[in-house]
Amino acid sequence: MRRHTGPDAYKELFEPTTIGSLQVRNHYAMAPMGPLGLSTSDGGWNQRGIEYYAARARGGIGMIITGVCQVTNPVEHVPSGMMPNPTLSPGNFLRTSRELVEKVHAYDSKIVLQVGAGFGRVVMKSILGGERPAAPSEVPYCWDPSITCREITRDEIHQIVANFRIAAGVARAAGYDAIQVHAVHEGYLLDQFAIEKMNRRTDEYGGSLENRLRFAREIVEAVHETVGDDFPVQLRFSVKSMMKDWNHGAMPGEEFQEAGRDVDEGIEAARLLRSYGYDAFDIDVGCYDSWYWNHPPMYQEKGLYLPYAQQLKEAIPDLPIIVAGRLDDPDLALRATREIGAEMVSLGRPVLADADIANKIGQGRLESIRPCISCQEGCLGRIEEYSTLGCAVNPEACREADLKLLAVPPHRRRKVMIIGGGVAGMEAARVLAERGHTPVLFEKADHLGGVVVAGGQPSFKDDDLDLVAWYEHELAQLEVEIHLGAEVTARTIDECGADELIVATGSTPRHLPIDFGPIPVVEATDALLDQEAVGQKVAIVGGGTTGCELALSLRERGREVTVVELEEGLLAKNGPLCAANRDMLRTLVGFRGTRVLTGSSVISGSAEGLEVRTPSGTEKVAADTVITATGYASYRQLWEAIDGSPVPKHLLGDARRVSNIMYAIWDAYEVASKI
Ligand SMILES: Cc1cc2nc3c(=O)[nH]c(=O)nc-3n(C[C@H](O)[C@H](O)[C@H](O)COP(=O)(O)O)c2cc1C
Ligand code: SF4
Repeated sequence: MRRHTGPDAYKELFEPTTIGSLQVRNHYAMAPMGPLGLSTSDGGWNQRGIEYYAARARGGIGMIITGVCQVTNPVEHVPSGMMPNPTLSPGNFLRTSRELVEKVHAYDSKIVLQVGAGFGRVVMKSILGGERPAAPSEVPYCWDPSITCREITRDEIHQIVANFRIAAGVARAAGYDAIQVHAVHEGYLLDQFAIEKMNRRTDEYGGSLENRLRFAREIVEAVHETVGDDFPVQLRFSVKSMMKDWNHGAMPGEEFQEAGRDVDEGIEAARLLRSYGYDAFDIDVGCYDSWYWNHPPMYQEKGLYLPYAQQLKEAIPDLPIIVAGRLDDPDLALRATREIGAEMVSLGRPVLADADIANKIGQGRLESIRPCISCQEGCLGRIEEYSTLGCAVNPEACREADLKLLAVPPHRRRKVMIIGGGVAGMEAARVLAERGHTPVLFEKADHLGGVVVAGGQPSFKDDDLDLVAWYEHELAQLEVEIHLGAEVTARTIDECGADELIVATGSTPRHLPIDFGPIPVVEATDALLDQEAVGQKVAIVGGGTTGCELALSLRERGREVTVVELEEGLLAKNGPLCAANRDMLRTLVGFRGTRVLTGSSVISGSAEGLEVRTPSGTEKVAADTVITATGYASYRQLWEAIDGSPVPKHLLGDARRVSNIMYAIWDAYEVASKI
């Protein structure tokens, strides 16, 4: 956030609040995020998990909600130890939880254990193996509709309810301040029971809304029976599903028929669930068939759940709610609390990106917040692969316990010359300076940021520009010597007299040997930087991330846009790692009115436009500008020129391997933290 505020601007967000029966020191909660890789093999919290949450409490969050801890095995052949599980070895969960709870309480923060009944038809493909997922009914498996789920039995339901009793007992004994049931939410197992389309049962768990909510009711009743009525039980709750059909969500602003739960049913469900004993609702919208709503990429608005929070609060004013969803801007948090009356605002990915975000907001230091860029590469994308949770822009997220920055003893301090001021070069300079080395940064352009500056031009990529601004701010605070407009030669390197060299010279665009005739051709990076200069009818050659984002941005500026892509689909290669981002971008391009020709190649160009070979013949594409977005190649000229230099050297970022912001930052952190 490139904004300065005084320390009092957001004072009211830091006043004490109450959520249900729980008193909290301020209005900031940490949203639950799947704690993959944060557990011991028998389902307790490992040291990484404990330090990860403690760091967020230390960073000013008033109430931590842990990521979901299942009380079942996701699928039988997978060892459950990948995620904490209070029922697998309750004694061990209790022991490790006590340490976690004590640390969080030391900062006067509360900690809520989120407990889930399992994934049902949305269990990750990476762990499914040959099993059939168990869902309320025989409905299509979310990630492969050719697989039909098996119907979960009544005995299995009763076993899950019994497991919640164990979990609640352990949670209370460990000192958690509440539990949160991961229930009518996001299309997980309990939500599949609640949504009519996914629940075709004819027993007491299917049919009427009351029947479909029976499973969630039995859980809250069992919890209260076990641990008493005074132990708060929150509910994760999606007000609306945003689902058009199996695997098809709605685009923002789209008129559509809701196939899951609409807002009216959401309000009715909230009334019932509250009467069953849930005392606070942690809300969002979406389900896995529309998962760019519950896991919003940068193409979604900030504060996207606020209109739904408002409708729920208007219908049930005394319902205590927590609301999440791209709320890192404290002005939006104020809107949530002041105008909508939300008791708490929760931050998920923004606290992965910056553990100290709440304190920084409280102190009015917005410019020092490391922004989440909603890329989902390091967090959700990693979870999809069943890897440890992390963050693209913060390599220390979830590694607080084992990756502390080590100060360098004075006799080992090095002068390190860094060539290239993109994110890789800037991250290397930041980490080296933090550790006590002396980095000197040289950048050919007259500004820092490299390709991220061009990539950040579309309106929905503002956070990328904030990331560059954050690096500039950090490097200034650390007094890093920076030379802009500096073309580095072998002589500059000699003159610098560095002990080590880092080369992070980035990449250059690839050019395909296509003859576009008389039509002006602009490279994607240049087009992004000067979108007003491109013509009215634009043909973009290349449907990767850059081509698709450029298409969206040019449509926003009223241009007629066609994307021509050789592969059979957009984003077929090198698209976003996280499928929620990929699916949304791919769908949004067509939805916003871009013509898309896939499996197609340009034959020739003339004054009228392009002739394109498509799978069904040839097509004319009217175009007064062609933009090439055909990928990038590592730029290593300097690296090769200094091959013989005896100075120890490292090749980083796109110059080593063209990839994404995450790998540029992670690689730089890894190398710079070991020099
Ligand atoms: C990596 C990741 C894991 C998540 N896991 C959970 C979870 O375990 N339980 C849950 O209720 N929500 C989960 N969510 C949803 C978040 O709680 C939150 O609603 C969402 O990320 C939007 O908020 P944000 O923009 O502040 O991140 C997860 C989100 C992410 C990014
Ligand atoms: S990986 Fe991307 S989306 Fe996830 S927290 Fe980090 S910056 Fe945000």
